[in-house]
Amino acid sequence: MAEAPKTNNPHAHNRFQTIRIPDPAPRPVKIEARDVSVIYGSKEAVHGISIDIPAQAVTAFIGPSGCGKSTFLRCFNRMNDTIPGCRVLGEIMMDGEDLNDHSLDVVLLRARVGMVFQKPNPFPKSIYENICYGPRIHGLAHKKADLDVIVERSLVRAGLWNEVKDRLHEPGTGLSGGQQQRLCIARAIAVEPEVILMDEPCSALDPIATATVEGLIKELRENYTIIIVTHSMSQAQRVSDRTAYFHLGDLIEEGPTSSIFNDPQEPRTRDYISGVFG
Ligand SMILES: Nc1ncnc2c1ncn2[C@@H]1O[C@H](COP(=O)(O)OP(=O)(O)OP(=O)(O)O)[C@@H](O)[C@H]1O
Repeated sequence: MAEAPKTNNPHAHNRFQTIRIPDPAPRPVKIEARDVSVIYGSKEAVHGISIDIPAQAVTAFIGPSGCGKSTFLRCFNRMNDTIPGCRVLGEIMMDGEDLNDHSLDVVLLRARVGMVFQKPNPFPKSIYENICYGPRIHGLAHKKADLDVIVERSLVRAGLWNEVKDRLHEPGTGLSGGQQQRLCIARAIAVEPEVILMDEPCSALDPIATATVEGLIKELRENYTIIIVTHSMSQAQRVSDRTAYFHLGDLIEEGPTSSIFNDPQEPRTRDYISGVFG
């Protein structure tokens, strides 16, 4: 049964009703996505998805390769704008503000909604400069003393301070992969974002570095709204509060992570988490 479109997205032709399992205690909502479709040229990759993203919690997007997880994730900070021929329809509201509004400053939006990518991508600059670049261009601080405070605070929050405090002026690219990824997280939080998007942030890391980053994600949820795309179902279970299961561009089922993994309602969710396909 199709859900009635709530926006003017003519592509919101949901082929069935997403199964939604509420949290036992309701959480405040940070982002509301309604009837969001993403089209590359003439190919629709995401079909009229609606979901509420809870504040100060971790939401995991899971599903087989090519089901649209990353494409949908990029809608939350308008990164799809950078892809020629890509169109986003529907509505995404963050704290009541329309993120697709043409008058919105996307540079500011990307500071409010930071992103950590699959492959750590520090700037070819010092550890110190990696962190203070954002605060400087966004006018959060200019004086060295203020920047020093931001650099230390961000590296402490990212769990990296003790490892790098004596080498702040060495290149960020000289760190290990796991340290580089924590540097990228520190860089994202240096501009005081509200939301952090993580697109398979541990896929290039070894198990020890992965455990460190996962511990960090759990701590960061106290202050930030986090959305993580992951291929690791054990990672989704370890770090997330809610999980959304995608299949061929549709959102099949979303709910508390324990419900999705222990008592999935939809056969496709059940098959995926039990490893029938992926
Ligand atoms: N820049 C692009 N141009 C055209 N098509 C794209 C582009 N990026 C993604 N797609 C297509 O959109 C669909 C969804 O891709 P997306 O990368 O969002 O899936 P995903 O679930 O994140 O996959 P994976 O888990 O493999 O990263 C796929 O069919 C993909 O080929």
